[in-house]
Amino acid sequence: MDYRSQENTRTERRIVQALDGKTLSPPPVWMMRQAGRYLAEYKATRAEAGSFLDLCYNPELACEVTLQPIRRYGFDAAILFSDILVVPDALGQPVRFEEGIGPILEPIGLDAAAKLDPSVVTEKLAPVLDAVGLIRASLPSETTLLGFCGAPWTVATYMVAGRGSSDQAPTRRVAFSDSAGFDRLIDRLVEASIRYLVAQFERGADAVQVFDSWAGALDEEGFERWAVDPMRRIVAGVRAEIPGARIIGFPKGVGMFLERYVDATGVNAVGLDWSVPLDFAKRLQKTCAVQGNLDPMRLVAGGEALKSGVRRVVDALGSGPFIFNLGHGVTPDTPVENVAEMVALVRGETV
Ligand SMILES: Cc1c2[nH]c(c1CCC(=O)O)Cc1[nH]c(c(CCC(=O)O)c1C)Cc1[nH]c(c(CCC(=O)O)c1C)Cc1[nH]c(c(C)c1CCC(=O)O)C2
Repeated sequence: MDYRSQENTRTERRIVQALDGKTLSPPPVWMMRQAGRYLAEYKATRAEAGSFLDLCYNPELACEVTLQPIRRYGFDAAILFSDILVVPDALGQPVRFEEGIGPILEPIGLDAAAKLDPSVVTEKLAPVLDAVGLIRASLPSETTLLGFCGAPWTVATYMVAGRGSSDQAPTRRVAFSDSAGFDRLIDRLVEASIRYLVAQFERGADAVQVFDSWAGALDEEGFERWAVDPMRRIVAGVRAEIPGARIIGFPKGVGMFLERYVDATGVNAVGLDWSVPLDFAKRLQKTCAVQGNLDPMRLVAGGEALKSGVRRVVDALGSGPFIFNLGHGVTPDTPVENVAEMVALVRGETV
């Protein structure tokens, strides 16, 4: 296939069109964490792989679990199966995932963080990049392939605290006690993210999403310094290598700061959590596409809560550039039939 015909196939992908600012009816749809424990076939492959990281670093099995939700539901996008914490793992801060707890790392100090070498990530993450190539080769041509990484602030919260936290107090304390030292950690993660995302584009990703799941823990100044500015540098750095690279930002829980985020970073689309009022979301559509924002618990509950929730989001946002998604990841207790119903409702099909 020559470059031009490949370009034509790509631009037909519906999520790519939405990222380019087009209004589509019905809107394209995918779900964060769409490959995961709510699917029996995921649990089977996961058991075969061994640990969660063994699955992430096995290109064939990572490809298999990426495709599982596409086979079942025909989502408009597949998202690479991996985790945001493979980056610290690659940088030399080993990560393990403990059942019922989540990720565990040996907390890193800011002196050690300043010595991290971001140039090792693409080599260390070769199996993940191999998975990107395998997935692209196996996907239907109309399906968009999304790569991703964690935003520097969110990845730093796990590196500094050594595990998840609900308010990020340990990392906020460190960031405000030694802001210059914390900047150096963020700088290393900006560089690692640029290299890693560029490599994902080179292996066939159509677009990438940057997850800033804990951005809502920052105050206005902190948000500007450790969320907005790093993201602006990532967008510019990736586009310097991949001109026109399409990028989705997902700063969760930041409310009114979303406006500043989209203006300053130049993202093609912004992900919205379910707390974002839809009238406010419509205003953002003047600057970029929006993605979201059904409460995942409406999907768990099903019935009228699901129907009215989908209708409300599609009615409000469907008249501008829009990608239907949840406001955060799908949870393991989600009934599979509710996901089928959600997709049908978004597509205006009767169930
Ligand atoms: C903060 C964060 C992490 N990982 C991620 C984020 C940002 C998005 C968000 O806020 O949810 C991102 C992520 N994690 C995973 C993906 C795969 C792609 C997808 O389907 O969206 C993506 C995009 C797989 C995963 N990542 C994880 C699982 C579950 C592990 C398992 O199968 O045992 C999956 C499918 C583990 C994980 N990984 C992480 C935590 C806190 C946990 C434990 C919590 C949990 O178990 O759900 C870190």
